[in-house]
Amino acid sequence: MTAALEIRGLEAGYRGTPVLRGLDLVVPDGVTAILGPSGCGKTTLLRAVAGFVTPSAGTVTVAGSEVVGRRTVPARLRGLGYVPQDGALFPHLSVARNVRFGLPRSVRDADARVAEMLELVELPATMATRYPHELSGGQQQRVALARALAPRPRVVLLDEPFSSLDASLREDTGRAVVRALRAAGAAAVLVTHDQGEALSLADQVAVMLDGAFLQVGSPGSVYLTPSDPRVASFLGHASLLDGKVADGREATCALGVVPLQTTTAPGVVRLAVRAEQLQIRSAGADGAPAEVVDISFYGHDATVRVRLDSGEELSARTPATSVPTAGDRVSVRVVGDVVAFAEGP
Ligand SMILES: Nc1ncnc2c1ncn2[C@@H]1O[C@H](COP(=O)(O)OP(=O)(O)OP(=O)(O)O)[C@@H](O)[C@H]1O
Repeated sequence: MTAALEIRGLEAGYRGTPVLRGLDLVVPDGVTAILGPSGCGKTTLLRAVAGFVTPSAGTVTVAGSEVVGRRTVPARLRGLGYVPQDGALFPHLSVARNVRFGLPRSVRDADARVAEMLELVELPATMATRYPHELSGGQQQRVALARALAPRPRVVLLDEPFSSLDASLREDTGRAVVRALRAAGAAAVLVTHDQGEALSLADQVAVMLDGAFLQVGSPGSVYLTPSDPRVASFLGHASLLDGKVADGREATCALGVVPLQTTTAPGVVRLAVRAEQLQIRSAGADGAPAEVVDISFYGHDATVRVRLDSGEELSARTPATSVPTAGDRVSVRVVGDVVAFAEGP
């Protein structure tokens, strides 16, 4: 089947400074999240695909038609929808006229299309006559999506569309946006630096660092089987520890002997231990002795940073009801298998 969007060997930069370093990505139907830290090149990628940045090499194909490569198709003819960070609605136009704005003149029943799009993004029809300043942030983002979907694009590009919304609104709006995309049959590329957003909303996650993809896969696979220590520490807030493998299924490290997720060649390794895999227990209990460095309390749980007697620091997630105090002596134990990365020779 033809992919909704295919990117091959894409390179782009600004005034001779490279940003995108030969990216390959196949976007099937559904939502693909581009997840990476600030400045890694996510927006540049979206802008290069959309046609607002000119790539220096590579190809971009939308639903089987090349839009970057032997020839460059103008942005408006690429069959893409674009939802910028702040929605960028026209403040002097009503909701209906904002949505209608993206429609070609050839569309006969524009009013019906506007009504259909508002329904799709789960906004009441009565909002059609309102102006952007009369809407909440979440409603504005839905209007921006309705505007992007109105011409029935094959792919919608969303650049951190929920970043200005508060936490509860972000989750609701994110789900509503994904429902609308699925109902419209549009594939989506969602740029975000929020791993929770990427993992919960996307079908495929592409982890980006320094203008390159480190791993592309399902949310479960990038989280549970990271291909690289940097993916593990960025995605799972995993702590990295030095270790040594003797028999292939176990490693020895400052936490003692830990079981490995996959058989690993004997030698020196980096071990990635996710925060939820570490149990903090009273001093003297089974586990490695450590001291609590600091605590971040989130209400539903807390992240406790501890320093092992080896000097290595780890982050553990603990239930909100059993949070230790900074300076406490504790015991740290690993639950479940640990991912090992072979160290270079
Ligand atoms: N117009 C520009 N001119 C020159 N350099 C730019 C321009 N836009 C972005 N850059 C640089 O390109 C790099 C990638 O920026 P980009 O905005 O693509 O990153 P990002 O991953 O989207 O970051 P964020 O999550 O903070 O939005 C950064 O080093 C940035 O400073």
